[in-house]
Amino acid sequence: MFLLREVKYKDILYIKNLTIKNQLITSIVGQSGTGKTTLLRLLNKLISPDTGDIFYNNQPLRDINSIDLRREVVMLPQNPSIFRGSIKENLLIGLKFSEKPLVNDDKLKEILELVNLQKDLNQDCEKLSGGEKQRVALGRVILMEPAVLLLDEPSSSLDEDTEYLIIDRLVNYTKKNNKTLIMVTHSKKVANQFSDEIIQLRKNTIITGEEI
Ligand SMILES: Nc1ncnc2c1ncn2[C@@H]1O[C@H](COP(=O)(O)OP(=O)(O)OP(=O)(O)O)[C@@H](O)[C@H]1O
Repeated sequence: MFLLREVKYKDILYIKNLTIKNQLITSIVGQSGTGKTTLLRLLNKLISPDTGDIFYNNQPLRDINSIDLRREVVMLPQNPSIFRGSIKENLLIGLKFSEKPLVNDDKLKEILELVNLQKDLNQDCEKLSGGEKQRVALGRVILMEPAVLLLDEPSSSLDEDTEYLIIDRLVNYTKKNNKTLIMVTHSKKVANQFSDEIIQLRKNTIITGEEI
């Protein structure tokens, strides 16, 4: 799916050789500042490497139109934007921006259930807690049904029980729908329990393996 060869980005990341496989759950772990977010941004073509190549399904990213790529590969940033308006509007906005067909309320309620948010679709987002907003934003990207989900600390504002519940549902959703999930997590426990592959970043080096 993704192949990185001799990728260098400033003095932040140097990746000699890395493969991220299709339809698996891959976690990216490492201390603060080791370049986890930078790696996601490279995969989403929000930034480009100074040297080296990144391939997506055997095609160099530099030859893929950014908009086309982001229809298939959707990134949820660490602090996603929540817009003024209802939960429903905030869920639908990703589909609107990417010019995909909108969905009915039943589908939206299904998504709220998936992210474990027991709220009315018409509720105003401004009054939601940080963790609730994070789940609305997660619902928004799942609704877009991308082939690849890039999630930057999707459960950082959640308590441990909710974190496990959400990640478990996300993993099931990913497997059931033959998607690929690549997520940054601060939790080695989450990474070990839920991932098929773990990418451990360290300053200036990269190690891949299944156990940390
Ligand atoms: N565009 C940029 N220009 C220069 N330095 C940058 C840029 N983007 C990030 N950095 C720096 O690169 C390093 C890696 O940042 P990054 O956000 O990728 O780390 P991270 O592993 O995701 O950290 P955290 O766990 O704290 O979120 C940091 O030292 C950051 O300050």
